[in-house]
Amino acid sequence: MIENSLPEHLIDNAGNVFNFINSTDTDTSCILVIFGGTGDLTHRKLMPALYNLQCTQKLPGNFAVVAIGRREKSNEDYRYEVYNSIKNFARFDMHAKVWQNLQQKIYYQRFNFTDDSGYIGLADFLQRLDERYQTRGNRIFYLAVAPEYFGVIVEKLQAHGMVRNKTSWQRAMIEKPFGRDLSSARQLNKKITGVFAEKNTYRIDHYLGKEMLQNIMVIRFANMFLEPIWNNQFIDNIQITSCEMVGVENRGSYYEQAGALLDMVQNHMLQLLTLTAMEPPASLNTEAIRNEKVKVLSTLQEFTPDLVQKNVVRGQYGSGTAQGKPVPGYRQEELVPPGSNTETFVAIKVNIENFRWAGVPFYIRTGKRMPFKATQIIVQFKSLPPILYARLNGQLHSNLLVIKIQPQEGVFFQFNAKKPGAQSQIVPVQMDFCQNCPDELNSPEAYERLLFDALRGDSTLFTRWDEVEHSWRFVDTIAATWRQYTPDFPNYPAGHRGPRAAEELISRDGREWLHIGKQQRYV
Ligand SMILES: NC(=O)C1=CN([C@@H]2O[C@H](COP(=O)(O)OP(=O)(O)OC[C@H]3O[C@@H](n4cnc5c(N)ncnc54)[C@H](OP(=O)(O)O)[C@@H]3O)[C@@H](O)[C@H]2O)C=CC1
Ligand SMILES: O=C1O[C@H](COP(=O)(O)O)[C@@H](O)[C@H](O)[C@H]1O
Repeated sequence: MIENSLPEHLIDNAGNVFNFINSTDTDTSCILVIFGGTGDLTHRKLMPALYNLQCTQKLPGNFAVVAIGRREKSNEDYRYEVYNSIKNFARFDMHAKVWQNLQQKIYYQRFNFTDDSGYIGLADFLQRLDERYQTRGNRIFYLAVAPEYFGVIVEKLQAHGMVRNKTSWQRAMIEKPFGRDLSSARQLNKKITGVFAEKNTYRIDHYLGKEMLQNIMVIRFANMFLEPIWNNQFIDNIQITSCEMVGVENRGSYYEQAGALLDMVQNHMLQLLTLTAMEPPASLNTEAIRNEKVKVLSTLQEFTPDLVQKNVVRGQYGSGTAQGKPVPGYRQEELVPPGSNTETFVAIKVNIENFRWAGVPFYIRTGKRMPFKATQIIVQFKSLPPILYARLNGQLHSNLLVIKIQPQEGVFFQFNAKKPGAQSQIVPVQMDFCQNCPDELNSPEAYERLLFDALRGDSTLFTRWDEVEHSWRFVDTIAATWRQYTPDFPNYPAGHRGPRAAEELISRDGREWLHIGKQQRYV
């Protein structure tokens, strides 16, 4: 937990927090209905996010939460569990008055998602809460459930008259994975958009809620020294890495259906890529931004089976170490079959076929049980002509611009300078901006921002259907090729940087994977 106390003087006796954030004039009054209210996501992410929003006065005054699960429990039991989750996972310390204010608006309902009588009871209960909290029929239905329930829940919400009420708004927030391939995603989308209009469908990619992802556009389009050189004339290659030290943990049964390709590449990695590569939108309007992102996805080089073999590497961790301790291989993890061929690592070289990026490879890599946790976008610039400092060529390092997404958030820039005191020695030096270093900004969590935006009706940080469709098209070709071959797994030990083939993928182009580590030099 990141601790951060709320100054006492900002809280009144009723537990309201002084409003130091600009409020919007949209009608945000509503009931948030969470399907999957007893699940891991709700406890670890959603409830702490609501508490953080309450602390920063971003929750509407007229507001209530109804959490739905299968387990029997009273409102009091449920509130107690939520209290513990907030204590463990919220970025603000637990403050009694703020909690008191929030907890009295949280309710628990028990029913099976497939059971019509549950929805009849829910519709009635929500109406009663509308009267108590003046929430005017507005709803956010958050589907924090396994994907097989997405369709049935939205259909039953419609059948029981809880959607498309003309005098109020209803929105659906839908967790990933959105389908398991293009065809199943299309079927799911048809079901959902048959009930919720596209503008009321909030498909979640939680990476879009991360502070530094929102910063990518600002860094690119608000800086004169960057935008003119953000293209193939000046950039040699771009590396997008998202590595984790953790293994699959207790999510083996889900992960077996996904693997790193569906779990990370289809969504988070491609979102990082589109924000890095997109053209400046005509305005900051939601659709203008989404249009530019879709253009990038539609210009991704189309993979053939041959190209997949050449430009895509998959890996699976075997036993090894994590933070100095021995850990099992993926095939020995809970709920993973011993002969599993599911990938826990993917590296891809991809080209974007447009005027800005022709000839600039984008190297993408993501994996579990890597030696470090880091999400970074590294832009490696081209070298200057070897004229003035030709003699010192070996000493000249590439200019690097690194957008550090997590765990450290910031921007790092590496350039060459004369070594102080030396006659003719050139050394790489760094400028490093960190926005979440200790005692500085306590950045909002991704889910906090996403819930806040859904309340305000702003869908910019959610994925539009055509983005999802293009992403599936891209990964489907890879998955189809992989199905034709049996991989030689495991091919990297836990705690290493992935399989040897990933090194070869980049080294055959005369490049190497870069990572900006704690010592602030690329390693
Ligand atoms: N956990 C995470 O960190 C992340 C999760 N996600 C996505 O979020 C979604 C939820 O994940 P997670 O919270 O981990 O899942 P869990 O398995 O922890 O929770 C599932 C929830 O659904 C409820 N549920 C399941 N079946 C039924 C049913 N038939 N009727 C009523 N309730 C039911 C469970 O209730 P009960 O327990 O009472 O039976 C529980 O509240 C998934 O789509 C996942 O992919 C996405 C990103 C991260
Ligand atoms: O969506 C997912 O993301 C997490 C990584 O998220 P982060 O915010 O910690 O970078 C990943 O562990 C998980 O497998 C995946 O489902």
